[in-house]
Amino acid sequence: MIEVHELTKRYGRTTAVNGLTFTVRPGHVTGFLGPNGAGKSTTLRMILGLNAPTSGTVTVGGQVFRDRPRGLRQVGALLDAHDVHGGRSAAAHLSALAHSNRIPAARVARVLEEVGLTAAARRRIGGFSLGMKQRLGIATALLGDPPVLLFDEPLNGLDPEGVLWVRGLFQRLAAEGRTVFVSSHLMSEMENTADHLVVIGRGELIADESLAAFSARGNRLSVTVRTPDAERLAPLLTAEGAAVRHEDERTLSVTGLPADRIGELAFQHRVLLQELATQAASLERAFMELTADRAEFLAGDPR
Ligand SMILES: Nc1ncnc2c1ncn2[C@@H]1O[C@H](COP(=O)(O)OP(=O)(O)OP(=O)(O)O)[C@@H](O)[C@H]1O
Repeated sequence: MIEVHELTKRYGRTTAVNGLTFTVRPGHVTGFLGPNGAGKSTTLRMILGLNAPTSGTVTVGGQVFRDRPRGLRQVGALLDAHDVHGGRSAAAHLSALAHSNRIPAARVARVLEEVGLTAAARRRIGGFSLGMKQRLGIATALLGDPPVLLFDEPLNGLDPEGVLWVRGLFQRLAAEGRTVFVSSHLMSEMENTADHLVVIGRGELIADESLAAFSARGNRLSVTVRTPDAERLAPLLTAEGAAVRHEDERTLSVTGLPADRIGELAFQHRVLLQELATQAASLERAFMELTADRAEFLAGDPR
């Protein structure tokens, strides 16, 4: 478990993190979301003991990480995929880390295989693409087989196949009972990756809830409903408080009611549904709306 309590970090007059309190639990993939400059990297660095908080505390498994020996066995982290010695091979890089962390050498081949870099094990890291460096960073995080894993923007630079692979890997790690904490500034990236979200803006907590609860927030999600009985269904939905727009004679765009309630109503009134889909883009919208006034750097912002 990662426990962040009243955590604050100031750099001169900039408050990067402001009184953050949240808990990241094992057995879940928790997304750490916020616009650029929200304070995600600063928070991750404090969790790892790389930055000292101005005030507040952060513990991993009940202890301050800095005070623990054998770091990679307790917490595996990918903070910056470029932060590796380009002159070394992937295998040499991992072997050195295994040695200094007293991790069995056999883990090196194991994690290289896990991330699909076996064939590139002897190549210089300097020649790696960003996607390959991300894979190496993930291998590094996995090296000590730790119960807690932190990843800062791990999907950057990965191709679609790589993104799918990472999602599967994170879900498996969580299913094994580990704590998986993954940052991103894009809601769309977290949609199919995380099942719980911690959302911050300008260093402050905005939401700490399940992905489902987050997406149901604000009733602003729009649900597309296709039915040959649109004329009959529309007033039923309106009577429940929904706003209904007719896209065409068979398609309704519904806001203010979740898809499962729309399905129930249709079922009760024997209305045939041919499509019932929550618009993925509306999750992104919920995120934008929640974080809009807390975005550090907005497009066109004169600062
Ligand atoms: N070493 C530092 N010195 C001064 N200011 C800093 C330092 N590190 C971060 N900041 C400031 O703290 C704020 C939070 O930055 P941080 O990198 O933690 O945000 P982030 O959410 O990770 O953003 P991004 O998505 O862009 O990576 C920003 O205003 C940033 O400029």
